[in-house]
Amino acid sequence: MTIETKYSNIPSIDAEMGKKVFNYIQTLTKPVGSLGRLEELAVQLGEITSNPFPTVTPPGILVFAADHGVAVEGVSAYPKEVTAQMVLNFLGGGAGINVFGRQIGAIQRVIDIGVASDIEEPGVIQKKVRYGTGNFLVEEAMTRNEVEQALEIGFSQCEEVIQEGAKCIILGELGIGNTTTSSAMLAALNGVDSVGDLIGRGTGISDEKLLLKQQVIEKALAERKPNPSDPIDVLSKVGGLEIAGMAGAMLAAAQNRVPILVDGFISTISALVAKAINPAAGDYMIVGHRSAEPGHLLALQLLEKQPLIDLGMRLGEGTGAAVAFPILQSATLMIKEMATFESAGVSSKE
Ligand SMILES: O=C(O)c1ccc[n+]([C@@H]2O[C@H](COP(=O)([O-])O)[C@@H](O)[C@H]2O)c1
Ligand SMILES: Cc1cc2nc[nH]c2cc1C
Repeated sequence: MTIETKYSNIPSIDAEMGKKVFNYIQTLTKPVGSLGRLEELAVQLGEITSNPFPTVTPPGILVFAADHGVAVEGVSAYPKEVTAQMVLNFLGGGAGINVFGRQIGAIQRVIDIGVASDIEEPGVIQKKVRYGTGNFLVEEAMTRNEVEQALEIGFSQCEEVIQEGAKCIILGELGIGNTTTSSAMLAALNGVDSVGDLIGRGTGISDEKLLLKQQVIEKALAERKPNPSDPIDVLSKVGGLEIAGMAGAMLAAAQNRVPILVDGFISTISALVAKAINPAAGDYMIVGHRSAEPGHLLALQLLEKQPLIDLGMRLGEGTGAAVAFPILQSATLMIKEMATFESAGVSSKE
């Protein structure tokens, strides 16, 4: 079975329900259109969930952790051990995403889909496909089969969280080096071989490392030659296990009519992969925030989405989406709790 067939089961969004929600919003006690983008979000949530009074609580946050072979080239500001250390920090509840996840009452899980060391701690979901990817400067990051395994893990992890009751899915990641991987993937998906505009400082690299990052990616693209029209080829040649896992999870959310709140740069690359596998997945996505990583702008243009907030954040883990989540909640509460002109006895427009 091809990947496209395996993930072909995404229903069309419910345009009729969107119209119903739109018409209902016109009856609420406010000047027409005065809640701006919240009104558009409410309509989109109606279309996604096929529910006239959609809900997004509780949200589910899945954080996928994996290492990147390319990190040995010195393209990150931090050592690669940080990936595993941050998984432990997450388990202790001290990562940024734990804080914002608690704030929004989220179901939270962390999945080891490819960390380069063994994590014995209870609490981590052990789904390691391999001990980190290969260094794509000198070899393919992983096999097609490993990409397919990672997609499937993401898919089933997301289905489990939906079974637990999650009504909106936030995907986060931990992976030292993954802005290099994401920039390489973005260039590959976009069919370009120079990456000056697509790279950034990730965790905060120096000018010298930034130049090295550009050279590493451009050389890797020339050597690996990923096929822009085959997302599995792009993932296997220059991709990451957590990026594949998040893409699989997004396909599951779309298949189950659950809205996806996309996070930053890395998460948006997963969104592009999910959309390349099944274009219908894009209709289930809302982008939470704009990351400070420069390549996010092009990634958002390719995804054809406008982020909800722009706070200069670049942490990853799903934090930007978690911080934006209350905006989605406001859109649903607007429909659920606002009075209508009729119920409140307010005169409507002349
Ligand atoms: O999500 C983003 O937009 C984002 C932007 C910059 C950095 N990050 C996080 O920082 C790590 C990758 O940065 P780097 O410099 O190691 O490639 C990885 O763990 C990401 O979660 C995340
Ligand atoms: C400390 C730290 C936390 C992170 N969370 C996501 N990426 C990260 C990278 C670093 C370096």
